[in-house]
Amino acid sequence: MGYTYEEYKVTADWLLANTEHRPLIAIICGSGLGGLAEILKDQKVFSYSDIPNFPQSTVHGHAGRLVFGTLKGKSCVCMQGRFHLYEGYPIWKRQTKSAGKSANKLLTLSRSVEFSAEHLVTFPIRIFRLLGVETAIVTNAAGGLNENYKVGDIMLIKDHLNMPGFAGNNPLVGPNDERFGLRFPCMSDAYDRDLRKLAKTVARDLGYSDFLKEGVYCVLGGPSFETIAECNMLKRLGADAVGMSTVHEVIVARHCGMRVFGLSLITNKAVMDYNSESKANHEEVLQTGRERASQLEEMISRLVEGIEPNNNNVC
Ligand SMILES: O=P(O)(O)O[C@H]1O[C@H](CO)[C@@H](O)[C@H]1O
Ligand SMILES: Nc1nc2[nH]cnc2c(=O)[nH]1
Repeated sequence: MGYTYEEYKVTADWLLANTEHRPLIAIICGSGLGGLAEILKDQKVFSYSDIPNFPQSTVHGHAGRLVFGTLKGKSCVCMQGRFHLYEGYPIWKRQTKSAGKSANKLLTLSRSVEFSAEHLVTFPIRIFRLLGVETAIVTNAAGGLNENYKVGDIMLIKDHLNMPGFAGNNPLVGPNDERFGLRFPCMSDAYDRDLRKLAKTVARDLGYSDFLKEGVYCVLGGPSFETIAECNMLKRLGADAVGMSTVHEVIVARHCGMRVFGLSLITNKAVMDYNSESKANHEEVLQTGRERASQLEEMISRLVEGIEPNNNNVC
């Protein structure tokens, strides 16, 4: 990773000095799902552009605000806008001497979008860890590959396929800082089984079982949507849904000992058939998010209500 522990601390300490909230749960909102942040009470809101070193959101449907507040009495922080590889943010970067030495220099650079390549896709996750966050709830909009999935289904993520990772693009590339986590973190338990079980109970109680699924999320680099051949290949490889985010955040969150719960809103059906007239598009993605917003808000609220403190187990 490109930043030193001390540089991450500059941002975390700035946030701790500017809010009284001490969140234990972080919620990352996917495309068009930023409304989730609105359910937090006693809000303290920061625009990303006002937070030292924070990357800037560039994608429609990602507002670029960090919202602190309480949900069902629990202190939370919510990212209204995440960062994607295709925005030009690196997933890892070589640690240069200057990056390692001068937090002040970084602070200056971060004020300009020209230096966006200085930021990492997963930068906020380690900030959350330094704020004391124990559990990450990661949401995304995804294309459904599984033929049983319908638009509007909510898929609990039980596992992932890290396609950029196969080519060496893993957010943990570079020197490992043991203060964050192990050199070789385990990923076979990335998506917490107890939280998935809780989510299934919550969904059943809310009457959502008809549109609740559980499956494997596959990340690609984007920004182009998949070809028909790519969709068919991903399905054969065992993916149920495809998107351009989440996995890097999950890897970094697990590395630093957070418990992770992930869900995908199936916003569109991946095009698998050469006779189909369907075309994936971002407007449909955002529209499906708007249509499922209230159910997602209800589900996340109940889930947060049921979350017990983390025992910080990493293998
Ligand atoms: O993964 P999130 O941020 O929800 O967004 C998804 O939706 C966008 C495409 O419409 C891509 O950014 C894809 O990753
Ligand atoms: N890669 C990818 N990302 C998405 N995000 C929402 N839908 C899709 C999709 O079909 N493909």
